[in-house]
Amino acid sequence: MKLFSAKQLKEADQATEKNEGITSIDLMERAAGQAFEWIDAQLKGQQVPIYIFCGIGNNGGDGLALGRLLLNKKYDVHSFVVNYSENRSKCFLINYDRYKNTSKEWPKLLKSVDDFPDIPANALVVDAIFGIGLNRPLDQWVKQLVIHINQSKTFTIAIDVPSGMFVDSATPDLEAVIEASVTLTFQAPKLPFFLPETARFSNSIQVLNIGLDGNYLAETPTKAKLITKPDVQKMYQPRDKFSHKGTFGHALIVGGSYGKMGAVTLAVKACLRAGAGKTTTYIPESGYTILQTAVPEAMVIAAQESKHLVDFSVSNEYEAIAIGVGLGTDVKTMKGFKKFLETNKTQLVLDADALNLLAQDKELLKLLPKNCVLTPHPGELERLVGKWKNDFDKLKKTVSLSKSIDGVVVIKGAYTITVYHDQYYINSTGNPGMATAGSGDVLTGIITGLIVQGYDVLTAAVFGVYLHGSTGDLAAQQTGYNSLIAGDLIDFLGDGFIHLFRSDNVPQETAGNNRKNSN
Ligand SMILES: NC(=O)C1=CN([C@@H]2O[C@H](COP(=O)(O)OP(=O)(O)OC[C@H]3O[C@@H](n4cnc5c(N)ncnc54)[C@H](O)[C@@H]3O)[C@@H](O)[C@H]2O)[C@@H](O)CC1
Ligand SMILES: Nc1ncnc2c1ncn2[C@@H]1O[C@H](COP(=O)(O)OP(=O)(O)O)[C@@H](O)[C@H]1O
Ligand SMILES: [K+]
Repeated sequence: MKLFSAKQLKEADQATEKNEGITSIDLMERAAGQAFEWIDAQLKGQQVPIYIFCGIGNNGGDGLALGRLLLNKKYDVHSFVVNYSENRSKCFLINYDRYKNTSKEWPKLLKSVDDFPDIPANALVVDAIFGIGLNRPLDQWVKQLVIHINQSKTFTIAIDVPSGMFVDSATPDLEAVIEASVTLTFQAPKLPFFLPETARFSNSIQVLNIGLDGNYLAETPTKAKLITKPDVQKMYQPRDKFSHKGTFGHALIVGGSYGKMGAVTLAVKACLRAGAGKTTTYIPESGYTILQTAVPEAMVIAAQESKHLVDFSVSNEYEAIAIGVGLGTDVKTMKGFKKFLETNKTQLVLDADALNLLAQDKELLKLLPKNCVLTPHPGELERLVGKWKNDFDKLKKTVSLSKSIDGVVVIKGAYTITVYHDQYYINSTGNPGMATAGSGDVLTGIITGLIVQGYDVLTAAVFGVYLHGSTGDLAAQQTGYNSLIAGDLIDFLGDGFIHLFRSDNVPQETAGNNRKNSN
């Protein structure tokens, strides 16, 4: 699903108006109508005081139109105009008049802190102060209103975007953003709904389809995409009846050190379960018995060194090499790693200590072959690209890294983002149960297993991240979040594949994670 910028959404509005021969007021009525239907379906006529805070732009216009529709259905509506400017939009003014013609109780004008209403504890608050047009920090008193609404702790529905959140750049003041219980967003979710600093404000997201111009939406490329089931179904490569193990490639997992052989065990099992034809591990000698016992399906090459890998001379018979899990950062390991990169021509997936070694000597990045995959968690990413000012700056720095190595960078975490050059692929699956040691090793194995089967590296990363998360969601149904361990992700990976083509949704443990769309 494409995540459009504010500018693109405005262009989509215009294309819709032009091609359907309608005006922006008609489109606003459509948007408000969708929001009304959603709210009405939840309330089913239940009488709670509904407090609607409207700005003076088109988001405020939506709020007034919604208020009118709720009044017509005999709801108990109290509307407020947050009068931060006299520069009211045309559609706001039309809806202001329509509202006044509907109700004897006109919207109350708010101009300062003194005007703020007390919000009853049982109220439903609708936030229609700012939408995608917000482009500068809020006035002090408007910020105080946002804080007042947040402190009321009432159930709050944000229209399009929680007010105070910027859509295409970093939100400058994280104290001046509405903490929505639900965000009714028009046509497509917005990028900051998925970024660590701002995701908590939009909370549960409902995408309302307001029928923006189909051609514009289909033909306009976006920087960011939310990866959902229909996207990955297209990526899956079915197996030929006469295929054999040679068809699905040979992966090498390089890593492990004394006390950390488990990381290689997890990665190689995941690689096999992802469908690699053959797997070999290259580990320090002390891991030989461990690996042969724990994963009989894998071949093992034991290095001479007992505790740490020092010599990385491996043959070139593999379709991909994953390197780094459990590797350690011993000085001798660093020397061997550098020598390996100087001669290696095989496709690489670099994780964990391989990333830490790259961060210790950034010159090594120049030795990486084109199209490698780096899978840092935020700590590893920071060591590679330096501190970032905010989430948008982090993405910018990651884009630079991806371009400089001409490869893929997977920023792991909730809503893992796979970055390839200027493109962001945001994952929609996964849960906090996956915040457990070893789950990253499993991801490395999955991505490597997909690459050796013939998936291109970007597809392997995006598809692998989705599968890893959806498998985690399936596993959590049995284990709950607390008890999920990395090995469960391997055990459930088969279900992850099977569920790709099932229509049933995987329920999540908490509503906060339950992001749906109605497209
Ligand atoms: N045809 C359309 O244009 C549609 C617009 N829709 C609604 O329109 C919204 C966008 O409306 P607008 O572009 O009018 O913008 P907003 O209503 O989000 O913001 C109002 C205006 O305030 C000004 N502004 C920005 N930051 C400010 C600040 N900190 N203090 C004071 N003023 C500030 C801007 O000039 C902006 O145009 C969408 O989010 C959506 O809710 C929907 O009704 C769908 C159709
Ligand atoms: N809250 C969360 N929601 C979704 N996925 C998560 C969450 N926490 C962790 N994960 C996933 O679990 C994996 C953790 O990787 P990593 O931190 O490298 O663990 P390890 O090094 O122990 O293997 C990543 O793929 C990450 O996206
Ligand atoms: K809003």
